[in-house]
Parts: sequence; C-alpha cells; structure tokens
Amino acid sequence: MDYEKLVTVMRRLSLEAGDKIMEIYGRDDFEVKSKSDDSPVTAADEAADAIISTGLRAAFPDVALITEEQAATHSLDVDTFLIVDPLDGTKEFIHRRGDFTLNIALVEKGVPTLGVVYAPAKGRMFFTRADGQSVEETGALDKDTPGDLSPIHVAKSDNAALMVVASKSHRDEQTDDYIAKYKVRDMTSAGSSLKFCLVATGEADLYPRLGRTMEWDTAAGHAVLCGAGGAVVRHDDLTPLTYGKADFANPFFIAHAANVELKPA
Ligand SMILES: Nc1ncnc2c1ncn2[C@@H]1O[C@H](COP(=O)(O)O)[C@@H](OP(=O)(O)O)[C@H]1O
Ligand SMILES: [Mg+2]
Repeated sequence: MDYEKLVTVMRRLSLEAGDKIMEIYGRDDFEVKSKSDDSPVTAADEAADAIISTGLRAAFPDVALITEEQAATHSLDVDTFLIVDPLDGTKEFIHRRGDFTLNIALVEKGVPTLGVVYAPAKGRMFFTRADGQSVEETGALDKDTPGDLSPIHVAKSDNAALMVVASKSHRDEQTDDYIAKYKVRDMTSAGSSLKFCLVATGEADLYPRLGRTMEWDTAAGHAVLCGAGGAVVRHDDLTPLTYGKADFANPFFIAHAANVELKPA
C-alpha cells in the first residue's frame, strides 16, 4: 500500500465530495429518505458516496472498499480495506447544525491506520500523514495543494478536571451514569466523528459512546485520534476497539487522551 498516494487521494476526494455536500446543504430544500434501518439519508450522502467510491476504486482497484451507502455489498475476507462514511452526522446535516463530516479510512489487520475527517461546514480538515502523525489543515483547503498542516496532539489530561464530549443526537442515562464516574471540568457535545477530532486536538479529554455506531462512523476519527497520541477502547473490557467485525457493528467504546485513568464499565 502506497501510503503517500492514499493520503493524497483521500484528502482530495473528501474535499471534492465536501463541495458537493455543501452545494446540497445550501439549497432551500432537500429530500430526506429513510433507509432500511430507519436512519435518514439525503441526496448529499449518495452524491458524496459516489464521488469517493469512484475515486478510490480508480486509484486503488485492488483494495476492498466498504461504504455506508452500499451496505448490500458488504462482505469481507481480507485484512486490508478502505472504509467510508460519506456523510456522518446526517441528522446534523438535516437540522442544519453544521456538525457533519466526510470520513475515509484504511484498516489493516483490524487497526485503522490512516484516515481523513473533513467537516466542510466548519471548514475543519483532519488527517493522518503517511508517517502516521495526525495534522489539522488550515487555510484555503485547496484540492491540489495542501495548506498549512499543523501536527495535533491529545491533551495532557488532568484526571481531576476532565473535558468530556458526547453525542448531540444520541445521549442517554447510561452515558450520563458512566460520565459521572469521572471528575469532569466541563462537557460539550458535537455531532458525528468530530468528537474524535476534538479529543485529538486536546479540545476534549474523553468521548464515551455508549450507543450504537458502525465501523464507518468511527474508523477515520479513530485513526486521527491514534495519530495524535490518543486511543479508543471497548467500554466492556477496555481492550482496543478493532475493525472488520461481523456486520461492521461496533460495541460501546471510550475514546480518550493519553493519560486518562479509565473507569471500568
Ligand atoms: N441504532 C443505531 N445503529 C447503528 N448506528 C447508529 C445507530 N444510531 C446512531 N448510529 C450512528 O451514529 C451516527 C451519528 O453519530 P452522532 O450521534 O455521534 O452524531 C450515525 O451516523 P450517520 O449520520 O452517518 O448515519 C449512525 O451511523
Ligand atoms: Mg455515520
């Protein structure tokens, strides 16, 4: 696998698909359909999926590709694959809250090793470099020429005063009870995979997800967080969250900065 090429292609495809998503976001009206699992999908999800899938297949014809919007084709017997959520946080998109992202990741032997998370409405772009270090790109986000790439690092967390980030649209009592085990300085909410990126930049220390997600929701954010010195573990036994599981369904998990003292479930 040519990591340099992959990073370049993932970044460019996320920007191209992001433009398409923002074009639809800017319309007065867009149709919202319901998928078989009752989650909403829009023309933006489908258009972004087409751009990213076509681009990845052209650049990496031999690498398996899993995307949220092509769920019917999901089956896997390889240990290297690309996994895409073209629009994570569809609810945020529909309610025009801005917290939605495009996500592309490479998984190798169960580990998300490279990823791009782009939040077009926020103008925030995060990705792992080919050497694994995560960066946030600022500036014009030109498709051909990357701008200023600042390495990002998780916070040196103070366990007496943690900053917690949790889902905007999926929040329940079990999550609140788990957060209550920690000494919390402040809490914030965010939609989609941006939560991983907030931990990756040091804007938050802890992101507990005691709710369902799929691997395409988390792989890119997980890669960005790991490349910034953080980690993601299962909530039930605090072992690393792995990829390529049955149905691509994740267990509950905890994403965290480097020296957070994790509490058991
Ligand atoms: N019951 C469920 N089963 C599977 N995934 C779910 C789910 N409820 C929410 N999700 C996932 O959580 C994501 C939203 O996360 P958040 O609440 O952190 O913004 C959704 O992504 P999509 O918007 O891409 O569908 C969806 O995939
Ligand atoms: Mg998603």
